[in-house]
Amino acid sequence: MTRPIAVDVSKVSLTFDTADGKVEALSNVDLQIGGGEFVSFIGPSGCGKTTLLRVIADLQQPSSGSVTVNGMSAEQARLGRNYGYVFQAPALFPWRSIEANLKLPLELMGFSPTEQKQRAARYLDLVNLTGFERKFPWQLSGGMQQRVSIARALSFDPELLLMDEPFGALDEIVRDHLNEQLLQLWAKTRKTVLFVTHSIPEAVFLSSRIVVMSPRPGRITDIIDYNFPRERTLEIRETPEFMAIAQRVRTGLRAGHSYDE
Ligand SMILES: Nc1ncnc2c1ncn2[C@@H]1O[C@H](COP(=O)(O)OP(=O)(O)OP(=O)(O)O)[C@@H](O)[C@H]1O
Repeated sequence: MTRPIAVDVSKVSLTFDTADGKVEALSNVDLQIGGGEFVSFIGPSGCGKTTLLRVIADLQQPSSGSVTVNGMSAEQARLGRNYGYVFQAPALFPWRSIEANLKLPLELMGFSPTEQKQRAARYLDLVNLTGFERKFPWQLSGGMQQRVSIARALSFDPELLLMDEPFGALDEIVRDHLNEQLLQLWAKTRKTVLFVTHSIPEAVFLSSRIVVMSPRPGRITDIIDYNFPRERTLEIRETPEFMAIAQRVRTGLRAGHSYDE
């Protein structure tokens, strides 16, 4: 496969200096992600998944090692608006309408009012929320709010979509539905997606590759590459191929786990 490398993480380690001493969050992480891949990160709580995403997005400096994104430094990539970030909480401003929330990054980036309006309409349509422009966040369900924040992250057309447990706070039925919608979005937009989750089925369903991490200091213990069709439905979870990958993830997680908490 000759996909260009979108993200190249080379020998990244990160130690935080805290009042209680040093916390080694990442140890010698090496990872290459191809353009258009959907990569999930799974590992026990506190193993450094968020920290790794933040290092890739230039929100955190590694203690050693380097990151390049589309051939640029992470800082250049950030300044060039290569990242769209979606967090566990939708982080919408309650006093702004859905449309005004969506336009916020576009305003800050200096898009013209016409362009802001067009983009807001286009990306709301992409997440099936046309008609909700004038509503306020509290008038939408949690799943719908999260779709708004995905639309907002995509609205300036970043190369990379970084998602940190975006569906972790939602119930399973809504989560299933959003997983299907996210896959359709991925198929349509061809973005490179980096997705943090605690859920094995979610990781297996969504990804083209799964990165399994060990407890702190976060190291990569397994990388599982597989090739489900880009457009798939939840029924795929019943197939032997799906179950075999889920089992491999579970084994990887168990191998790195000490069960002392
Ligand atoms: N700014 C910081 N200062 C000090 N320690 C930090 C900081 N950010 C993270 N840590 C520590 O680094 C470790 C990794 O944290 P991180 O949030 O990356 O883990 P995670 O795998 O995303 O966890 P979770 O699954 O619970 O969200 C944790 O022990 C955390 O307490």
